[in-house]
Amino acid sequence: MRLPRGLVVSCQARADNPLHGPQFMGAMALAARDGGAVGIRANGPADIAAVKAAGLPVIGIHKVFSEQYPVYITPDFAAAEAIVAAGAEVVALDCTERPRDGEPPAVLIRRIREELGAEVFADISTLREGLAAADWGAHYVATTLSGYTEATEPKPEEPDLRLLEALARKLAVPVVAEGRYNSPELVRQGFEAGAHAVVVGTMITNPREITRAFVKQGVPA
Ligand SMILES: CC(=O)N[C@H](C=O)[C@@H](O)[C@H](O)[C@H](O)COP(=O)(O)O
Repeated sequence: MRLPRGLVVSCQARADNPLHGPQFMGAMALAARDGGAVGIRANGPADIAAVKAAGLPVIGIHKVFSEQYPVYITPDFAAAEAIVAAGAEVVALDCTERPRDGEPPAVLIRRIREELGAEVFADISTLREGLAAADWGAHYVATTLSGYTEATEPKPEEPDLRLLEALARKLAVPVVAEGRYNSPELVRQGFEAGAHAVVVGTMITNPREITRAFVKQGVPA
């Protein structure tokens, strides 16, 4: 198992974010490492190559958006291949039941394991999807997409601790908590509910959203 138990920091910034770019994400990864993170999640070959400098295991994703299909997290084998070439030891991909172009998750999981020699991290939104992904050979199952699929909308403020707990009870593979773990207390609850690792993004690496939260909750109207 390449991903140790502990906190994983997701270092991602889209094109509209002032911190977009490998230079910033590389620095975020170093800061996360110095703060005690055991792994980094990053998007796209350029950012993945940059975050490798922190020397931690990298969960790589490759977001590819399509007009026709809702699946965008590492939607096909070519996307997985590109991020492994950039240095990701673990490939995360959408393993929801949503419609998609090309090969289904069962085939992608097998090919990533066999042809790329990487570990597979299944981003799911429901218990059924999580059980299926583990059956197909995923090394980790994560709650990343709970709240972001038709089956699980509307998105709550809180993380989906119930799904995490149910997965941890049923699965032999490590279960990872991801999505809206916005405070140390919620991270603690994630581990208590059975998580092997907890992934935190926005509240550590997105100063724009952190500022928004301070303004929304702390500044008088
Ligand atoms: C749904 C989706 O596309 N989630 C993405 C997956 O990589 C990221 O945008 C999230 O920031 C990440 O999952 C961490 O979650 P949070 O930022 O809530 O700590």
